[in-house]
Amino acid sequence: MELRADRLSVRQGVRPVLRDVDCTLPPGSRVLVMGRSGAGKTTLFKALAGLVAPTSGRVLWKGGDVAGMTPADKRVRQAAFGMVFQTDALFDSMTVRGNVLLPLERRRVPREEAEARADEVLRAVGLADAADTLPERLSGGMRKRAGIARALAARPSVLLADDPFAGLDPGTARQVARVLLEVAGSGTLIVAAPDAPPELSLSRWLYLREGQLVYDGPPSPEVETLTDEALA
Ligand SMILES: Nc1ncnc2c1ncn2[C@@H]1O[C@H](COP(=O)(O)OP(=O)(O)OP(=O)(O)O)[C@@H](O)[C@H]1O
Repeated sequence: MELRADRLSVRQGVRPVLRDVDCTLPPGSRVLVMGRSGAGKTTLFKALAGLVAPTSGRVLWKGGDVAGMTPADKRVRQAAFGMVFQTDALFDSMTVRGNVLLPLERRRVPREEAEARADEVLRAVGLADAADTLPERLSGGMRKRAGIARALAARPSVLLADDPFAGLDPGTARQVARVLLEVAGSGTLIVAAPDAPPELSLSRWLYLREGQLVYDGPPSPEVETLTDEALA
């Protein structure tokens, strides 16, 4: 199930945020999207997930243009994407399990199956014991893992994690990295971060500079050490 950006451009008002981004991500891709704050990483994620419409260009999923999909196909597509947001976006009034169940309820997964799945993902991220806790009582790392569990409960084929290590100490970041790799399984994993996280090695690097994709290739220390000017 290939995901492709084809001359993808997104504007916010008059400001170009993504400019002619081309990339093809085969199933099972392990991708790190790097770039400075404001380079367009989150917008790229949202566009790939179908949450932001391209101003021009296309996002193709299994060869089909997302823009031309019927509402029913759009729902199927949406279900194939899981997003771990920069801020964990958990509802503080619900328990951790309640938060994880929410997307499953929205997808009308039968209650018994939904509960079994929620317990399974909470075990996978090491939060089985915190299932009945309110998110406000969790540490930052636990909240992050709860956000991953929620994204995973719907069994996405593409998992997008936006800056999942921000604010975590190295030990917790390593734990979150291990969980991301383990639970992404054979699906595609795309992680955004300002720099290459030492905790997580991903086989393909994309580097965004002011909305343009200026590097797409294997991990290379040069990408990190080059200044933005040198990458131009
Ligand atoms: N809804 C919006 N309305 C207006 N401007 C926006 C909107 N979303 C993003 N932008 C602008 O687009 C640019 C890219 O933002 P984006 O969040 O994609 O960058 P980023 O690389 O993820 O940055 P960060 O690492 O700080 O999250 C920024 O200048 C931002 O201000």
